[in-house]
Amino acid sequence: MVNTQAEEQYLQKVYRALKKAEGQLSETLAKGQSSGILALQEMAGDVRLNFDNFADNLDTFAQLEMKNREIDQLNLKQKTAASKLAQVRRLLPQAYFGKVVVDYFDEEEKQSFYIGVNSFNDENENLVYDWRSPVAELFYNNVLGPSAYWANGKKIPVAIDLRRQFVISYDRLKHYFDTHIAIEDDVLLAALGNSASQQMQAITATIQKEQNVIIRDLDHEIILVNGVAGSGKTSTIMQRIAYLLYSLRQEISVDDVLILAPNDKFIQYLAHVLPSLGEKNPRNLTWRKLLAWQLDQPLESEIDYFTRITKSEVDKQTTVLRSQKFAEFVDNASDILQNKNYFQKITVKQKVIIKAETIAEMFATTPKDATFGQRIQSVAVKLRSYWQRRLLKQAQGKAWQDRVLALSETQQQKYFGHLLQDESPKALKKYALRLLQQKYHEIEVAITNFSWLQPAQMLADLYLAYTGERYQAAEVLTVDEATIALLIQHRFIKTSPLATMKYILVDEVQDYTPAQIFLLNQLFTNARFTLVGDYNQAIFNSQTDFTTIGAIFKATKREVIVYDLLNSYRSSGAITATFQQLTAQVDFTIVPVRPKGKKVAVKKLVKLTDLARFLAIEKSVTVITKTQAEADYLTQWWYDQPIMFANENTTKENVTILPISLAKGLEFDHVLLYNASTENYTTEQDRKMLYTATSRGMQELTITYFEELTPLLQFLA
Ligand SMILES: Nc1ncnc2c1ncn2[C@@H]1O[C@H](COP(=O)(O)OP(=O)(O)OP(=O)(O)O)[C@@H](O)[C@H]1O
Repeated sequence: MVNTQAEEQYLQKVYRALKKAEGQLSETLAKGQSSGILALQEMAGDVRLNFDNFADNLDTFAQLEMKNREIDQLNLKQKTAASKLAQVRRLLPQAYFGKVVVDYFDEEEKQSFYIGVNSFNDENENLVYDWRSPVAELFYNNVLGPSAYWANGKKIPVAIDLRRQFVISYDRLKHYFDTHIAIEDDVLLAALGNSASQQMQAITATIQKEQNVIIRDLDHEIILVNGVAGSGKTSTIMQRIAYLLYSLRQEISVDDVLILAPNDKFIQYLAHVLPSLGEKNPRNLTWRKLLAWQLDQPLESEIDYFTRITKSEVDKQTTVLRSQKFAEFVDNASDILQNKNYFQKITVKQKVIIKAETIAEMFATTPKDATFGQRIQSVAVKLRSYWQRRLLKQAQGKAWQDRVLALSETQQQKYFGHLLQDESPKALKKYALRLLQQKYHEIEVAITNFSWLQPAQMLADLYLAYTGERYQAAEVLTVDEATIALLIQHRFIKTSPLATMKYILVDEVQDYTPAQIFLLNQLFTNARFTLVGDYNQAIFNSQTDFTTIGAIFKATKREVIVYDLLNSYRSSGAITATFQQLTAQVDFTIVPVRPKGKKVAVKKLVKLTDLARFLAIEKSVTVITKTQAEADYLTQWWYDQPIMFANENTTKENVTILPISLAKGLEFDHVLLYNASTENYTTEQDRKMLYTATSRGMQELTITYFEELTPLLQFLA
């Protein structure tokens, strides 16, 4: 009781302080806005714009400058107030979720730290500590007794006397409990009990110990997380980004971080997490988009790529392009490329401006003992100065100088930004040069972009050298071709500007090919990686196992740490037990965190109308199919069906139909697996598909089949 009263009082104190701060900050903002408008009005009215003479000019500029500075300061004040107000508003619904009482082994009283999604100070007291602050680590470590944490590079030994969790709604303390009293984590279970939403939610209040280690790991360059379905891999990387942006705020900004996500739908799914934690979203790309952006070329569409990677067979050429061996071969192909001619002419409007032979001659004059990449860079320099010389020569000639003199006033403004002021031969030469530079701007761009090279030909030659077979280029560059094309570009033509990125976070890493992992390692030499995935979910024909992923990084002397996550948070115990049985490893146990829940239902369908009857009584269900074609067929069928819904609020929109490839990474309350029949699921790859599909379900899982249930799910029969 004493505890409860003290906690109630503390909450009231913090809540009052938050409300007060909200009021004050809102007022500051409103005032700031009106004084901002006032300052602008003054600037327009009071500052007399007098440009009559030199002295007046100076005076007017000085006044404008002063006003500008005032406005800048006001803006800064406004920005700070707005960001503080956002922090306060984030805390109002739940001021904090945790508390640790820490003994510093000194004479002083033990200290209590309340942990929330932000920090909050009232005058000189820290009422709430940010979940990312050093001391908050003690809360997540979830131990009582002797412990330690790191702050400012120093290890601080402490003892933890108490670890408390709270359920708070605004000024109401609904519930709290201490870890050493409750074995079960009520707060976690309550959080997990929530229904699936369209967007991923932050897990700040209930981050678990094994996840916290990954979130806060600043020591390792390459972090590889092998986590079972629903173990919080995606949640962990989102929390980790928020943690990095906070802890390393002096060293990195959001522009130094890149997330590589599996598909566009998934990017939408993540979009809300970081803003809800008060952080901006970093650049978020799919692998395909990264390639298209870096190569500045159109690539096969996302749908085409997914269609290709879900096929059961992979052609020989693609297999080579995806292999680590071929990527290594390309990386070391300097000598092969040296002996060939990859130059092409530079043209403008189909007129040849620089001949391929001219470029080849320049290449021939570069040092033979330099690498291919160095020689190409040297050609680029030569080309630029050759082009400058050519323009200069033309500018000296009468023809271009006459053109300058013939320009109308509007054209003079357009090309030079002012009218011709001097018509001396020297000035005319300068004007002519500027005119030429603008007229032939495309040439400069072509030189800078290395458009005088033929990387596609390099790819074809390297393939031939590696396999002894001719290369068959696809009509539109495929993702697999583009991966090698970017490797060639980065290695021999131009270093990617991405090389400056500091943190790369890759989700669903098991779906990357060895060549893609190889390129990731080459592209981001200065970056630290967090790669998360689950080999049991490697359902595509593009995939790499974790040992190979680790080895690719280790081969370049990068230190790799592997974390395993075995606790599964998403699905009910019954669903978790189902996908546990679908893992390839026998000695491997997935730990369900949620209670058992509803039994997994298995239903035989004779006709599709049986399915219609079942869907008509369900409030909301996500139907997962094996292929896109099956999903398309079923969607068409569903919308053509006359259905009598059991509940008048239910509509056809309550049923979502998705192929496994797109359901990946997402979660749904009730999953219905369509057509788990023997004819549909037999192979090892199919087993992974079943694992992936079933693990999307949170509360309910219904498995349907025609004729005979696949042997892979016989354990449910
Ligand atoms: N510590 C946690 N507290 C509360 N919820 C959690 C926690 N960890 C994970 N979850 C929840 O579990 C679900 C699965 O998390 P997440 O999608 O991050 O897992 P995953 O390992 O990426 O899954 P998968 O590989 O199966 O797609 C989400 O609903 C997430 O909010």
